[in-house]
Amino acid sequence: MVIEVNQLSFSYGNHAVLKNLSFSVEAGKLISVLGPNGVGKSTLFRCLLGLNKTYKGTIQINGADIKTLTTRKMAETMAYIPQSHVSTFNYSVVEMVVMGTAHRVSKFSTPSVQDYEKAYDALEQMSMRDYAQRYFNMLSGGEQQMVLIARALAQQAKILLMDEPTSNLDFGNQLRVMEKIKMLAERGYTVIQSSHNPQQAMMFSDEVMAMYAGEITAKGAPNEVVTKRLLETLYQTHVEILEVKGEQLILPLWGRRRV
Ligand SMILES: Nc1ncnc2c1ncn2[C@@H]1O[C@H](COP(=O)(O)OP(=O)(O)OP(=O)(O)O)[C@@H](O)[C@H]1O
Repeated sequence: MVIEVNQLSFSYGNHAVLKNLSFSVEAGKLISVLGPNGVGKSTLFRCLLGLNKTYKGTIQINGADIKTLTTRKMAETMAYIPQSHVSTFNYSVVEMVVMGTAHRVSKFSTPSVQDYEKAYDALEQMSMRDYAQRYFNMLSGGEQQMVLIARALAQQAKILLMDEPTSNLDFGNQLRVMEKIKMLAERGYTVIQSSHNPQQAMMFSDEVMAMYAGEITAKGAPNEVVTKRLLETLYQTHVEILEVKGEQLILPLWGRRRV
């Protein structure tokens, strides 16, 4: 197992958010974490990244307790991809991506030729090589998301934590970005993404982990976890799940369609 979480609890003051979570993640899998707003997905990610330090329980990455790992070792192991990023300076795409290698660059040196090679290679993997000299701030949301993933790849960590990677994207870009993310898992990256899109989670993930009321209510194969009952509990809305062309499709019911 790449990640082993045991009895993880975390509170903000006396607000208990994560309650005794235990789960493990295998290498090369794409896991989607589903759960309503405010359930604690980002809080869990912050614990995994070692940013929320006052948790109870243990988090092990590749067999090592993360509390024993240096910041540099953490950066070599795990990369975080935010939902979106506003760059204060007008960086080019390749400059943005080379920043992913920063933990390897000493304080007083500039990125090396090898760092740029890693950045170009990461852009290539995301089919964004041709955008290298463009300004990051002038790209569309979908293009920016591809660049942010490339930056994480340049970091050369094998575990990728993604915070709702498709939330700001149009329908087509959502699918294109998810296809790329799935490809990364097939190439051996371990990807954990939070998602508010159960349909997408069902279609692309190897596993789905559902959080509700601070706990893990289900974890496993998408078709087994994403049930009518689970969706109605998580999102307090009525749905039907239909089978079309061998795929499970979630049909939300509202108004007159709710019987
Ligand atoms: N820094 C903080 N201080 C106090 N409470 C916080 C802090 N950050 C988050 N919370 C609270 O912790 C709970 C979990 O928040 P979190 O952001 O982890 O949820 P989430 O599942 O990621 O939500 P969303 O799906 O809306 O992004 C919420 O009730 C939130 O208000």
